[in-house]
Amino acid sequence: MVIAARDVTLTLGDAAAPTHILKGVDFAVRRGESVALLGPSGSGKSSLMAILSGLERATGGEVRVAGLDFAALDEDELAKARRGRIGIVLQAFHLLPTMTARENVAVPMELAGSDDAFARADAELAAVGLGHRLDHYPAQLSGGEQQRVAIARALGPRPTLVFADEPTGNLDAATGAQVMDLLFDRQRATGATLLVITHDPALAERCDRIVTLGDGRIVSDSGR
Ligand SMILES: Nc1ncnc2c1ncn2[C@@H]1O[C@H](COP(=O)(O)OP(=O)(O)OP(=O)(O)O)[C@@H](O)[C@H]1O
Repeated sequence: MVIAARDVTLTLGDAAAPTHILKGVDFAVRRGESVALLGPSGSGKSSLMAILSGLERATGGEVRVAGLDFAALDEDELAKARRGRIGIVLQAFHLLPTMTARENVAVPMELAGSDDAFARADAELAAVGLGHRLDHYPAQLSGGEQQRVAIARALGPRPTLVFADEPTGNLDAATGAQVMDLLFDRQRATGATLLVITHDPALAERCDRIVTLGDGRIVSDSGR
């Protein structure tokens, strides 16, 4: 299993007024699987993704991702472990505005220790159909193009896992569908495992498995 989460809880706020956001989530994902995470607004999807991607710590339970026990790692070790193993694609793209497309893709690979990061960035951008936009800045790219750069950036270091939080949320339907075609293509080509938060049932249907959260718990799982 590339993700093995057991009885994961997340409680925020002070002891007098705690907010129970995740209430005991058991969740396992096989290597190479694509999983859609559905659920109403506020059900805990983004919180679960933050925990599984190592950006936030669970309050309780066990989280093992890509063979690592997150609870056993300190902040520095966790940050280092994430690099290269976990790629993230967000709704709002989050490219660095002062860097070109090539630099946005190359820099994370350099940080992950690659010595040919720029050549690899060019290949990644070509793979998402942006070989002719290498030196463009984010402001010079359309929303769909920016998200394709974000996909190249996330997949470039060949992560074991890719997390995508509403990756088509800022795109029109046709552009969103093209972006998802690319994300699935690149996921399959690289053998990555994909977890995608979405409100779009059509997108969810394209995944191997659909998991639905409700009020901090898994309420259905097509893989069970
Ligand atoms: N730092 C925080 N402090 C207190 N409550 C929080 C905090 N972060 C999130 N929450 C609450 O946790 C719940 C789950 O939030 P989360 O963002 O995980 O939901 P979601 O399912 O991703 O929602 P959406 O689809 O709207 O993005 C919400 O009720 C939210 O208000």
